[in-house]
Amino acid sequence: MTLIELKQVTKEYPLKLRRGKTKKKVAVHNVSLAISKGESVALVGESGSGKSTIAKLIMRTEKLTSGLILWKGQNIHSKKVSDYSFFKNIQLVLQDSSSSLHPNMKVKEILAEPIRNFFPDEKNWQEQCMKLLHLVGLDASFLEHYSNQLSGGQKQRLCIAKALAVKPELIIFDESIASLDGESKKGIIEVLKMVQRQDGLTYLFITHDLEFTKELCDFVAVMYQGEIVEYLANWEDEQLTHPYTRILFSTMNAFIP
Ligand SMILES: Nc1ncnc2c1ncn2[C@@H]1O[C@H](COP(=O)(O)OP(=O)(O)OP(=O)(O)O)[C@@H](O)[C@H]1O
Repeated sequence: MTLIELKQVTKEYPLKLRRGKTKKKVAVHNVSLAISKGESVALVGESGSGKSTIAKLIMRTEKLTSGLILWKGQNIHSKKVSDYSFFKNIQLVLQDSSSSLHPNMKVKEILAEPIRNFFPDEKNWQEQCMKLLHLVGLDASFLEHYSNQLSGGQKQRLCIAKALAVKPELIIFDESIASLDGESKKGIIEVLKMVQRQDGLTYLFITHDLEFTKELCDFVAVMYQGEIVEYLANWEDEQLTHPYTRILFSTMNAFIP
């Protein structure tokens, strides 16, 4: 079943020039992409190629210039899709986790918030918080910590736990795994794989890190100058057709076993 589908999506930003003139910056051009339930898709590409803009368009923080984004066939930019059902279905984990965590909230309050919002009948929310923390490799003692007492990597894991707390169908990770250190990254990859097997979750990873992409993703979409120039369903480098993809994959040694 197709969960989310981008159909000929284009995003232009107006750029102000001198003397009141404006110019259009095309951040994303004519992008089509379909992700089915249970898949893991990576969106890779050089800086400025339009990856985060795709995430913003899916998360409705930016408006489309043209095209359509469908969630199970329904236009997600339509006013008919409430914020509640939208965020119940799709969660975003950003690279800069500290900006999305309230510094004066305790970890248990941060995790309880989505549980209370989306599962108001849940009586054992404290137990749920502990389970989520455990899942992302943090022990129960962290429940009483304030978020500003956590390290960058711990905050990142807390943000992943917060997204998992909602039990969404799709999680978008915008450079949020690549920034973890080696051991944390391995641990989180295992957790995400396990949750995906259990709950049939779907992931979209926006990343520069092809090594972990290889570990976790079924498909790789390569962006270059606002367009998807390559869509790979396996890791055979003979299949690479676009010159940029060949450079990207060779410099990152993605095919070294
Ligand atoms: N609000 C904006 N106004 C004007 N241009 C923008 C705006 N946001 C993004 N852009 C431009 O759109 C293009 C795509 O940006 P985007 O952030 O999507 O790239 P990216 O692939 O995610 O890059 P990175 O990997 O560095 O995060 C860039 O050229 C960027 O400068």
